[in-house]
Amino acid sequence: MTSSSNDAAQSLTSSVDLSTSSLELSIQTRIFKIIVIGDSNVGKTCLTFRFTGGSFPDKTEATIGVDFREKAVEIEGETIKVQVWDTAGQERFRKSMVEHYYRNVHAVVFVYDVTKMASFRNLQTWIEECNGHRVSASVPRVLVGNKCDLVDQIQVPSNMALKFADAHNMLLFETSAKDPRESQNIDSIFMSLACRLKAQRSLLYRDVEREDGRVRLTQETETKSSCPC
Ligand SMILES: Nc1nc2c(ncn2[C@@H]2O[C@H](COP(=O)(O)OP(=O)(O)OP(=O)(O)O)[C@@H](O)[C@H]2O)c(=O)[nH]1
Ligand SMILES: [Mg+2]
Repeated sequence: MTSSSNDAAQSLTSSVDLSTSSLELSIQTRIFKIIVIGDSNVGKTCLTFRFTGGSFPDKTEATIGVDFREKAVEIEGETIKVQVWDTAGQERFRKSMVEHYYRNVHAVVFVYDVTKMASFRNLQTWIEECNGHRVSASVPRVLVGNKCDLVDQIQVPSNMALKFADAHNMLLFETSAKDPRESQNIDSIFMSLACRLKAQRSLLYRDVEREDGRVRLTQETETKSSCPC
């Protein structure tokens, strides 16, 4: 082989090495899709903003379709990408997207506003929608009562929410996206889900499936040692 073909071969090898390692990296970073569901105005956008951006937005507008927010977290030495789907509460802004919300979802966060009893009563409808989209019972779900900073306006008593959460096998978090002292509590909503998912799911993606003509990867599930979170 001549020197120039040697060089060419070498550069080909290094480019192959490079793409292999970036491929390995992207395969190894697991992504957990968590959807946030509930009535309009309960604070879904503010909660997801607090978790991924650390702050309370000055101003929000009704979400149209979905907004994606991501945060890389480290659990037991593994970096995991938590992909939060901030969904629209208003029917007219969500109807064309509903199928996408629930497809391959790993965990669900149901949100109500502690100062609006109607948003708590409507949880039953949100749960029915979720079940109607074939979300497996093994997909972890949590319940979040938001706006606890509005102490004088609370309409949903904690014991009522707790009873509902127990009946649906969910953990209950009562919090405020607005109160900066609640920031850690909001982190723990998403971290508790990520820890449960890490414990449930294997690293390997396998079983290429075809759906609507598109190729999709599914995750293999396995029972692994439990996460300390
Ligand atoms: N006091 C108080 N206000 C909040 C809190 N969280 C959100 N808000 C306010 O509630 C309103 C609605 O918040 P959003 O986060 O936009 O509500 P959403 O659930 O995303 O609404 P949609 O996108 O329409 O589904 C905004 O005016 C926020 O400032 C909170 O913890 N406390
Ligand atoms: Mg929103």
